[in-house]
Formats: sequence, structure tokens, C-alpha cells
Amino acid sequence: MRASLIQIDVDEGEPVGSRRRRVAALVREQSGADLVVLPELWTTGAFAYEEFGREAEPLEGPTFETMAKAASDAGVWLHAGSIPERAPSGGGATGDGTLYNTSLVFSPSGELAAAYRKIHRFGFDKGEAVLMGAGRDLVTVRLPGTTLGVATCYDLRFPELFRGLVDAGAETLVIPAGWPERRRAHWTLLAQARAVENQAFVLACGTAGTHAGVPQAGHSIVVDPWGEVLAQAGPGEEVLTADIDPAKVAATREQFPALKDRVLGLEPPRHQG
Ligand SMILES: O=C(O)CCC(=O)C(=O)O
Repeated sequence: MRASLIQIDVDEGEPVGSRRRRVAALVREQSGADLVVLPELWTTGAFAYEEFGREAEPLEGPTFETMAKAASDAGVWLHAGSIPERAPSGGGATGDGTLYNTSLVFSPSGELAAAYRKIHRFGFDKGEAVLMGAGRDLVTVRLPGTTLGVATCYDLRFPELFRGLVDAGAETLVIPAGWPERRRAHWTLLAQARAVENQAFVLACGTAGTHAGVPQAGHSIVVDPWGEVLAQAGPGEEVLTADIDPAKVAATREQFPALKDRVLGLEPPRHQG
């Protein structure tokens, strides 16, 4: 199975519409791949907080339409990274106009296979953490040969989310991100840790360039279920391609069955002494 991660340069000098067309052309060029992955919030940039409201789209907005067509033109599964989604307004069952950081996954015929609203919002007391709502639902997607478990950027720091995905059948963990350069060491370390502890492939696709004054880490990475780095990008815009053998997940879990040794439902600590 061939995976292509498109590490997009997100530069605020480029209008969003031009970037959308440019990225669609890059997706079309990956017609030999089985799965193409884009980064987090690549229309605006993950740190361009002021753009979130301005560029927010309904789920089936311009990025959805452009990426659905690009997936079907290329005939690939496409994890189209994430968009600033504006939920419908009107209150009640129709929603309240809240923004979400929402990932979109398309089938090779351009159908929406899954949408995932990022669960852990980044920024502590500012940015995404205050501007966007939090998702609540784990999302897996069945592909021929493997099951994807999806997560977004800051989610990478929360191992319990990935255990939930593994319990739901995930074998390939796909993580679009807009990770900053200043914490690049964490990016590589955590991507390998999530692969090793879950005995799963990790496909983590970041952005390049600088937006809102925040240099991006790039260095998108593909890790196998043993923790070996199969491929890693440099700092700039790049298409990172790796051939992965989905059977390696079952083989690793059988040869080194640590997941079977999990002990769940431990008693809370009793304070002694
Ligand atoms: O956790 C980090 O260091 C970066 C997270 C982040 O940039 C994000 O979730 O957008």
C-alpha cells in the first residue's frame, strides 16, 4: 500500500483559493498512491487564529468540493487534512454556528468516508482552545487492507485517544498537523511512541513554511509498528512517499503480543504511610 503525505507550505502571502487549487493539483499528481494525506488547517494555517472565523466553511464547503473531486480524479483514498468548519447555525438540532477543526476523509470515488472533529484543542487560554469547539467522537475508517484511526496534531500528546482507536480496530494512525518547529523533537518522539505502544503504522503529515510568525516543523513522518522510521520529510514543501505492508501490524502484534498484556480497571492508589 503506497501512502503519499503532502507537506504543504502554508504561507500567508498565498490566497486561500490559490492554495486550494495548488493542493488539488498536487493530489491529482498522486494517482499511483493508495492513500494521500494532507496536513491540519492548511487553508488558513493552524496558528492563524484571526483567519479561522474569516475562512471557516460549512462541512460541504469549497475545500470539501475541491478535495472530493481531487480524490476521484486521482482515484485515491484522501485524508484531506482539516478545515475550520462552521457548524450550521439556528440552534437546537441544527447547531449553533460553532467552529470545529474538522478532518475530512474521501474514498477514491470522491464520497465522504469520515469527518473527525479534533478532540484536544491547542492553545491553553487562547487560539483554537477558545475559538473552536471540541469533538467528542473517535473516528476509524475501513480501507481495503487496513483500518485508519484518525487524530489531529495536539491529539498526538494524548495516548488514551490512540488506545481508544486501537480498541476500535485501528491499524494505521493518521495524524494531520500544523506542528511548530520549536517542538519538533516532541513531534518525532511522539510519532514513534504512538507507533510502538500501539503496534500500528503512524502517518503524520505536517506543514512547512511560516505563518502568523510561527515557523512550522515540517518533517512529516511514516513509522512502522516496530517504531522504525520508514520515511521522513525535510523542512520544506515535499511529497513524502512510503510503501507500507498492512500485514506487518498483525505480524508485530502476534510476535510481540504486549497489547494482550494490558491490565485495565486498576484500583485507585491507597495512600500508605
Ligand atoms: O502540541 C504541540 O506542541 C503542537 C500542537 C499544535 O500546534 C496544534 O494542535 O495545532
